[in-house]
Amino acid sequence: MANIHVELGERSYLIHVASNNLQCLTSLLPDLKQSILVVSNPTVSELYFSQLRESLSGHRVVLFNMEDGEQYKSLKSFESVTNRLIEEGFSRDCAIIALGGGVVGDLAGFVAATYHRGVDFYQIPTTLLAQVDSSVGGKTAINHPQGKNLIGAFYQPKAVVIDLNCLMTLNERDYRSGLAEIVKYGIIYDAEFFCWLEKHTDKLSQRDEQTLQYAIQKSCQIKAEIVAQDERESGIRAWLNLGHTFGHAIEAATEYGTWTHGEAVAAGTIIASKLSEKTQRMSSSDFRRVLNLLSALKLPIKAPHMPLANWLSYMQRDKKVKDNRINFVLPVGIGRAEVTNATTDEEIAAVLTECC
Ligand SMILES: NC(=O)c1ccc[n+]([C@@H]2O[C@H](COP(=O)([O-])OP(=O)(O)OC[C@H]3O[C@@H](n4cnc5c(N)ncnc54)[C@H](O)[C@@H]3O)[C@@H](O)[C@H]2O)c1
Ligand SMILES: O=C(O)C(=O)C[C@@H](O)[C@H](O)[C@H](O)COP(=O)(O)O
Ligand SMILES: [Zn+2]
Repeated sequence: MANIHVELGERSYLIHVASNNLQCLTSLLPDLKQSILVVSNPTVSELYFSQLRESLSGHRVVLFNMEDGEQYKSLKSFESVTNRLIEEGFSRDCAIIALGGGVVGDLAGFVAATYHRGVDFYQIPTTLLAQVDSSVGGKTAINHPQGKNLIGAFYQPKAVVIDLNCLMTLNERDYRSGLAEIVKYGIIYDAEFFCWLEKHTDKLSQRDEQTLQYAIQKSCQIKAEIVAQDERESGIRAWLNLGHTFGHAIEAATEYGTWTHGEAVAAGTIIASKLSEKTQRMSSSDFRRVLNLLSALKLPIKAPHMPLANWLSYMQRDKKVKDNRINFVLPVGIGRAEVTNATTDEEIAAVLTECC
């Protein structure tokens, strides 16, 4: 059992990481309100809702199942969850729990941020990606057909409860998608962790419990450290967006759900690393290490073909755009990154030709 502290003054909270945490919710969440809306989807609630309800037997627990899929991280789902809260008579004195992957977490968090101008919010992430990334740091959002996460709020959870057992029911593709965001932490922040990942690809693929426990704790620690320095992304937090400017363009262009978020981030990370290699920020041998690690984890290393104009038009809607210029997060070697707009359309076109 490990606790990671996210230091944000009065918005500070703990990330609890262990197997069987779903059975210990009342002791892990002593301040949990009496009335709770659990937002989940049919796939996840079928597997885990009864454990959760048992664990919270003294509370009024209402389940809202949204539809399963990235395309449902939408304004329509936002409206349906809000309608349910109103129909059930939930007041400000309630809590919302997200039980699911990043889609459920982002959507439920945005509802929590806005319902009665903000109610208590808890994350119980059930995918690897949500356990290492989306449940931590308070970015909540819904998608728009024109771009990913275009509508949202920074809204921190009161706590994050990670139960490693949930990962055993995840399908192969969604499991591997989470590995892409884990690799991201090594590239942007921790060269030693990157080496550790290189040495543990087999154990990670086998979902070895101890290996997973370490990878999840380390990822959460890195994210907590970055978020504590820059909660609202005015500086270093943008590094967590490595691969996302390209990745989000892939997800939006393929109408959400064809590529998983993690797959799009993996392909986007290769493009960003190629751009770093081309602009002498990363050596060719470090580029090969990034490529080899993502390939060893069976993540896509080629992005889909699309005309340059389409790439640019999606990327123009990235939240890091300033003064009409796209800002890219580029790795500087392995272990550090920087944000730059000093790239030309010719350089972008050249790397896209190589990486698609
Ligand atoms: N807020 C953030 O900081 C942040 C960070 C990274 C990603 N995200 C967002 O997260 C989303 C991607 O999250 P995701 O990869 O978890 O996808 P997801 O939420 O769509 O989950 C993937 C699939 O796994 C299923 N599932 C979930 N838990 C399961 C379990 N334990 N066993 C079996 N099946 C299970 C889901 O029903 C779904 O079909 C994207 O929308 C992305 O933008 C947000
Ligand atoms: O927490 C962050 O900050 C991140 O950027 C984490 C990303 O993995 C995540 O996909 C995030 O939702 C992207 O944010 P956005 O601001 O580009 O929508
Ligand atoms: Zn991401």
